[in-house]
Amino acid sequence: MAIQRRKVSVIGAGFTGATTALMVAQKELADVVLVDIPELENQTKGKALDMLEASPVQGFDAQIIGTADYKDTADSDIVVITAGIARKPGMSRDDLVATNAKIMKSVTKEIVTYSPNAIIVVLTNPVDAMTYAVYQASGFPKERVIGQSGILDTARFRTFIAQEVNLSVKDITGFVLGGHGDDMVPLIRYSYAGGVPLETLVSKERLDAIVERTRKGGGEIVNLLGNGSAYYAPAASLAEMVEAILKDQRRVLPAITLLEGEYGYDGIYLGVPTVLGGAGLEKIIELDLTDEEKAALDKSVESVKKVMDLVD
Ligand SMILES: NC(=O)c1ccc[n+]([C@@H]2O[C@H](COP(=O)([O-])OP(=O)(O)OC[C@H]3O[C@@H](n4cnc5c(N)ncnc54)[C@H](O)[C@@H]3O)[C@@H](O)[C@H]2O)c1
Ligand SMILES: O=C(O)C[C@H](O)C(=O)O
Repeated sequence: MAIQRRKVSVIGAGFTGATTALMVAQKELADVVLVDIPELENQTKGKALDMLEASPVQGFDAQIIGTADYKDTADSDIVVITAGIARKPGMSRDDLVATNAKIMKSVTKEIVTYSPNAIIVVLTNPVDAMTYAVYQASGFPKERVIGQSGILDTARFRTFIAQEVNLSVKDITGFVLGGHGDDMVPLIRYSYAGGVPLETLVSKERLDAIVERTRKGGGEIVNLLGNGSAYYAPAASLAEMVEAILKDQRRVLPAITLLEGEYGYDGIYLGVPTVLGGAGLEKIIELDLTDEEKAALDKSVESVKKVMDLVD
């Protein structure tokens, strides 16, 4: 009898989608279905088969298939959406809104048809507004439609801090609030190295520079790559969310979620600290903010709202 495993479908088999599929399988979190458009069906099948053929070498048990047929995604536990266009040098994430909003609508229709009980995790940019678009198109409760940005933004911050203080990345913790744009809000007051407040270890001048680099972290990679955007760290971030949900870990992780009064905002999808577990979004964590932090968050919210209005 075939082993019954959990099922994760990844929509979009490009850089982020393919890398996420491989990471989810390598961690043996679930069987993976990788989906792309019919014109790319053979390439998608080829990528999936190539990944599967790595499994005996690396010793992981997971099925991976590539397809353009949503029937193959039926009854997924989680569907990750990476479908859509990525920005190129000189573009902002918001420039992608018109094209990607249409794609969100069409892929969400298929997801709802074949996996009505799935938890959807959105990566496609501009991700706050795209998560909102998927929420609207799906009719799912907000607990089952979340987006990824904060794990990635925090990972960038933790990487730069670890380099600065020459300590293990494992011991650096941080919080990044707000939209996934250049005015995101890294919260230094809530950031530590092994429990020691960062403000006592790093000068204000260097912290400011690291915050600025974190805010522009996506653009730094876009400019280096020249023809696409980051995918290893984004895929690792998605895999961490998938793991927290499938294993019902109740991890404290940042996620893009619908705020209904939290932090003083209503009806907006925004990155905040959450508890992720078997139900998807289990809880939103509200942090006390200083006036300065709240003003920075207000600015980020204004930017997100403008893009959400375009989706409406
Ligand atoms: N939120 C984040 O932190 C974050 C991080 C990295 C990338 N992104 C975003 O993720 C998206 C994907 O990035 P990428 O690097 O994988 O791009 P990519 O171009 O490598 O892959 C996108 C894939 O989506 C496919 N696609 C397009 N329309 C589709 C549809 N209707 N159905 C199924 N598949 C479809 C394309 O054929 C392509 O293979 C971009 O919008 C990018 O900006 C977000
Ligand atoms: O920067 C991008 O366009 C991709 C992604 O949002 C990132 O932060 O790497």
